[in-house]
Amino acid sequence: MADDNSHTNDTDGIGSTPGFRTAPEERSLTDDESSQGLFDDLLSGEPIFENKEVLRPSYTPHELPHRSDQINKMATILVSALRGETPSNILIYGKTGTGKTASAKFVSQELEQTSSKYSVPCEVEYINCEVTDTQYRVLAQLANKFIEKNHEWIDDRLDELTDLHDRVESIDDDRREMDATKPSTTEADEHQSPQSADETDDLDPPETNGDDGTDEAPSTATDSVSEPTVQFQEESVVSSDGDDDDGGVADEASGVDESTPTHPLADTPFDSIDAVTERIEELEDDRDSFEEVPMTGWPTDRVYSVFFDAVDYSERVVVIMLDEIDKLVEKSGDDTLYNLSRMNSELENSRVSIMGISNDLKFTDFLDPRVKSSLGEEEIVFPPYDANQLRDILQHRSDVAFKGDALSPDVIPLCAAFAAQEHGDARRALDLLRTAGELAERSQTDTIVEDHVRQAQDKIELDRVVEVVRTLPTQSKLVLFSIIMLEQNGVHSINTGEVYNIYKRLCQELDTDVLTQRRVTDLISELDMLGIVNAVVVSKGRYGRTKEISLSVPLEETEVVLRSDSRLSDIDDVQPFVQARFDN
Ligand SMILES: Nc1ncnc2c1ncn2[C@@H]1O[C@H](COP(=O)(O)OP(=O)(O)OP(=O)(O)O)[C@@H](O)[C@H]1O
Repeated sequence: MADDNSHTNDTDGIGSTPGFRTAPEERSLTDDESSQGLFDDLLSGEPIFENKEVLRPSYTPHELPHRSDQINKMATILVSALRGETPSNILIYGKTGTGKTASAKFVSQELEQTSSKYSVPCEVEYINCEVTDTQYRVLAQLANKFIEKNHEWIDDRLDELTDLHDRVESIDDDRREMDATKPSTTEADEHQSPQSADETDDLDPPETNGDDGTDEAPSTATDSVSEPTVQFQEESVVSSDGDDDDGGVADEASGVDESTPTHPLADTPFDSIDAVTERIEELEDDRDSFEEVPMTGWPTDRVYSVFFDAVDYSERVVVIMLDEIDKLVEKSGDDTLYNLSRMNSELENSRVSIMGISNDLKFTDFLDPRVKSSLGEEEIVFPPYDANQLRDILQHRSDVAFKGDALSPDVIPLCAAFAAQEHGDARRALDLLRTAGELAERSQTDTIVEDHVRQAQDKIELDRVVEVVRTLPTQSKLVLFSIIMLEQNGVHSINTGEVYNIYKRLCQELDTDVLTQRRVTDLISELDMLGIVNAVVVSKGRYGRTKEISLSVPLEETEVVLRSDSRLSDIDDVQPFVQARFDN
């Protein structure tokens, strides 16, 4: 790297390779010649998008049409957090893409902004339980979040207190210097103010912070050195601190010299520099006591207790937002929810409220009745969008996403209609619109037309199939492969027995366990539910009933995806015996 620079900067060329001595003009000429124009054609097309990001799932819209009822209901419940009360727990239900997460995040942002506006400590913690799906991980993530917040809070206080300490110290130094140079003045002053000394004797020491300020609770947002909970009168500081050695403010603030600026400790909960030092040490100890939780390895009750202490370190209302909460319950039961929901009875300073989001309406059936009733104190349902609502949503986004006349008039209605058929999924509608735009961009046209939407629909469907097939368990892949082989060999209306025969041979070929026919029948039903095969039960009269199976996805593409699994890539060898079987 350094060498390259030395070459290019080497004006006299000594010691440089000739190739590096190209003059700038020459260099650009060379670059132009070497470029194949790979990107030029693409760049030259008039871009369709103004801002593609607003169509991506990661974008949180500022406006959520057709969700004002749900948003208002959430806000009505959560407003108690701003009054320092515990909001009821909320369960949010609705099918995928109905705006649950977007609405909940929108409300949380508003809540946090209002809380900082009014200096009410209120925080929302978001956890995606699809990713964080065990009690340990949920608690560890929460614990570390609050430890981080506590550290930040402590660091801010330490900065303020250290600064205060330094200022007091420098004033004390000045005062000592003055004492040293003018001893008689001080003496005279002391005699001059007997009255103030009497007065100060009568004044109580600061009530709320004791004599050292150590119980200055770290608890409220207003609780800082700059905004103390206890307002000190200068005189009271004077009176409570007659001792010369402690560096207090008595002499300083005694009002002898009217031109003396306000002492730094005035208007703070501290009556002496020692009290400040003590508080600094205390905060440093607190800081050290918060040990970050590792992502594995501790007993869960230890993680819980660290989380508990970290949350309870200061007075605040915490809303824990558990998105995809059903995944957490499915993976690791309801222990997490049980522990979180009973926390409030033990917390001293803080309050915790849970907001669960799920697209599985039935997951509460698996909950302990106590957890179920506590969690479902308030329930908010997000119904699917209809085509008109989806149209509004798309219209809002497309105004920002696309260039002026990039959309032909039938595009948004068509995207909305397709997505409305898919259980009113706004995510699907936005995906369709974005993909249609990308396809139009790729074909270098200026306008997105209906055909782009239809192509986008096919592409998204294929992408979905690819993703579903790719992530199937191996046994299901083998069952699917058997069906594909039968179809490839011209067998239609395939029955379970035929699938099972091929499946067994594939298992032998690949040296894997062979499941029972009953289990294979279940796997076929699962593939049916995923929309990969179509299995209909038909009556064969006195021969009973049988399943007729056919493939619902494109054969070749699906086979390619299956073969991309290294275990299934050599299945070619099986082909002859499939043929042989049909000859029977
Ligand atoms: N009313 C709306 N206005 C604008 N955009 C919306 C609206 N509802 C949903 N969306 C958008 O649709 C997409 C999906 O929404 P969201 O993630 O909130 O759905 P969800 O109900 O939480 O789905 P899932 O259960 O799959 O997580 C997001 O990009 C979101 O911004």
